[in-house]
Amino acid sequence: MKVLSVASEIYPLIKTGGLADVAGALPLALQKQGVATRTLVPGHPAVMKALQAPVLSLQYEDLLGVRAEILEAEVAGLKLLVLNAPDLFDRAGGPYLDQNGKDYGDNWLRFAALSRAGADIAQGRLPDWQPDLVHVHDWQTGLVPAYLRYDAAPAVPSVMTIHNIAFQGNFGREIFPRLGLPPHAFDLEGVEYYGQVGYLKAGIQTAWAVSTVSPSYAEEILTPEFGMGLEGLLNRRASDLHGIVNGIDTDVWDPQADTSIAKNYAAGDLKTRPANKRAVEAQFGLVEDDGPLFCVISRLTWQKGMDLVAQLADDMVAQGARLAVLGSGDADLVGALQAAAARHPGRIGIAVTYNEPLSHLMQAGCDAILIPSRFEPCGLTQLYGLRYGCVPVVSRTGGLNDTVIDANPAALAAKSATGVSFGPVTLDSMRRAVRRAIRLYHDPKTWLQIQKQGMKSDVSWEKSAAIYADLYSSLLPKGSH
Ligand SMILES: Nc1ncnc2c1ncn2[C@@H]1O[C@H](COP(=O)(O)OP(=O)(O)O[C@H]2O[C@H](CO)[C@@H](O)[C@H](O)[C@H]2O)[C@@H](O)[C@H]1O
Repeated sequence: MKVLSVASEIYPLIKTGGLADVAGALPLALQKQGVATRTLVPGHPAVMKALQAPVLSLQYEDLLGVRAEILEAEVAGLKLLVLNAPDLFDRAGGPYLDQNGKDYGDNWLRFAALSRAGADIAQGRLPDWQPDLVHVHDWQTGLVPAYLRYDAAPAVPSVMTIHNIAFQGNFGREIFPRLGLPPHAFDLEGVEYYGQVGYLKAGIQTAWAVSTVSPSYAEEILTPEFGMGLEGLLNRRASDLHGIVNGIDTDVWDPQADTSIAKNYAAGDLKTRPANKRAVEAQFGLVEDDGPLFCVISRLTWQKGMDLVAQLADDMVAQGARLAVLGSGDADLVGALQAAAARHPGRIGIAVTYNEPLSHLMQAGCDAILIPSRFEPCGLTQLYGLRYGCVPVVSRTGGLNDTVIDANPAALAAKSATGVSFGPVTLDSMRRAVRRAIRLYHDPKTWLQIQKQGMKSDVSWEKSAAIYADLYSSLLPKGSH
């Protein structure tokens, strides 16, 4: 089976969050299921720089008004199709934001062009490759199934995956005439969303199947609390909605072979793990001690519950814990966490940056990772934590709920516990969870058991890749694959 995946970022070339990890890892896992994926990504500068001997496979004089080309190349085992359109993607800022952190004013055009190219490739515009199905990710690619719906071309099956429903890609209706869609597409049954053009809405409306990245979150988004306005449409599509939990690339995230950490170790033998703790302490200017070291590796946003971390910091220090924070995001939350670090030199350290190798070292060296998200479609950092023996302390929501087994008395007795979870997402309930984690830490036998059980969890892509492959097959004409 041949699948075209379309994504706005992909690990290891360009990453702002978990979407890139999934876009980079899923194709490799699908290979083992007999699915050959090619991934269409924008020609961001970091992507263009990584291409070696790219092959030109399609040229556009006019792709929604810009000159563009599709280049084919293989990078890190991934077969890429790169939309090289310098007017749209050769920018000094990030994939979505300029150097001042503001959305590019033409994001609607940048990702409509990506989607138009995706639809073209799905319909066989490349000289030598015709996919059976197209799989698109998040709002940036939501117009792909819409173009496929409204084009006068043979139907191509499509899957739309929601990684974060909070980002919907809604734009003023004045852009509609420039998208190259027929007038009747501006409709409740098409791309129209409360009088605007909604890219994510369009994808959910028009894709053959919709998925999100955990079973719990697939249920949650049917409710007003989590659906963020899209719950009505999602309920109408409930029979086509699938919750498939993310895996992680267990080769990239392997404490036995990771070159970004101070000392490698295996699940069966954690004796050398503390060398990584020393390295984290040094990196964050923390005092060396054997008390519990918590970490945060996250976008610093309200979604991720970072206001709660800032509020709990004093209590954590009073309980003898230390905290290392790696992340960037909302200025007020960054400020609150920096203030906490300033109040507790040597006990709390913060690095306001994006640093992939440091994130590996922290998973290898910290005792526990704090993830108090208010909503979490899947979450990857708890999966990395499980794999590295960095015990996840998580809110009971979305994928966090599906992947972490709380150390309650029954789970401890059954030796099945892999972390600590709490709900509702309030300061009080988080405080209780963190104190519980600290108590467990001071019972070394139990703590080691939790770490080892976590490290035994299957966080690989294997099971979920098989579920995606089944979903793809179910959309293809019977007997074709
Ligand atoms: N400062 C920093 N330095 C280095 N690395 C950093 C970092 N800040 C974050 N990261 C990394 O970025 C990734 C974040 O992934 P998450 O799944 O936690 O959240 P995100 O909200 O981006 O993803 C959305 O999509 C993913 C994928 O489906 C879902 O799991 C998730 O729930 C959903 O919100 C992780 O690999 C993490 O290690």
